[in-house]
Amino acid sequence: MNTLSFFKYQGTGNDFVMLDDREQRFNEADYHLVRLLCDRRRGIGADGLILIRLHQQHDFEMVYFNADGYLGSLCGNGSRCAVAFAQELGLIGTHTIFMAADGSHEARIDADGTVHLRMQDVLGQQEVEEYGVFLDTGSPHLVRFQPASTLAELNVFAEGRAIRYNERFREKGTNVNFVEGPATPGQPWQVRTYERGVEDETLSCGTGVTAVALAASRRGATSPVHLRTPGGDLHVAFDARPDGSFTNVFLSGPAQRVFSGTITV
Ligand SMILES: N[C@@H](CCC[C@H](N)C(=O)O)C(=O)O
Repeated sequence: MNTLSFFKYQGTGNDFVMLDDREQRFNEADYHLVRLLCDRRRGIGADGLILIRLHQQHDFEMVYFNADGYLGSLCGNGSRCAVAFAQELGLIGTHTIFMAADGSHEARIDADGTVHLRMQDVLGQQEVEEYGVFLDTGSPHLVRFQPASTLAELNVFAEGRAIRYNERFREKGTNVNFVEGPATPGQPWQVRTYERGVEDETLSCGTGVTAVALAASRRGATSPVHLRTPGGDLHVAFDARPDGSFTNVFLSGPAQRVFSGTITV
């Protein structure tokens, strides 16, 4: 039996177990352990697990696992939480450049705790498909625009799962975002997300709302886009280029420590 110290963070309800792994003791291949730590009944409970490690060129590296136990692609909300955790560990001040699954990211923390995360540029045209708009914001995302007043009642688990496991996406999987546009100008875009790797609806997805904001810009949304998830509000700023790509993409929102403790595993 081992005792593991952990921290628990959340960003708009997307929650993460955080481990200070600067001594690089955690075995990345131990998916049973990651699953156990993320288990809401037998473990700590989270949508994912993040290791904070030292990096030779950057302030730190974040290694992200989905709750299924496997290494994931970029996690936007998790990155914002990792930045807040790195500040708590004394690794950074209010500005950082760190390494994540899709390369290096810059981030800034405001006095009120809002974390602004620079995403990678999204190059090329969005792919409009039978199922919706598909784009990669560090993780793969399908964006499906819903008719007015249908999002609240939608069975996101069933509909998202059916798309994630259909013939088009089964092999690599995709996250699926269901979106309702503002009823009146100035109101937020509403988003609910089925997450690959969690294999359920989560309260919020950072790379997901980023994908939604970029797709919504083709439907009249202007930067910064205000998005409302079941777990809270996020903002996405960007420059849309004439060739269909997006640069200077920033995801902004809160990231909070919930509790810390030890667990025997
Ligand atoms: N919740 C995350 C998304 C994490 C990645 C995703 N589950 C995947 O591996 O596809 C976010 O906030 O971006």
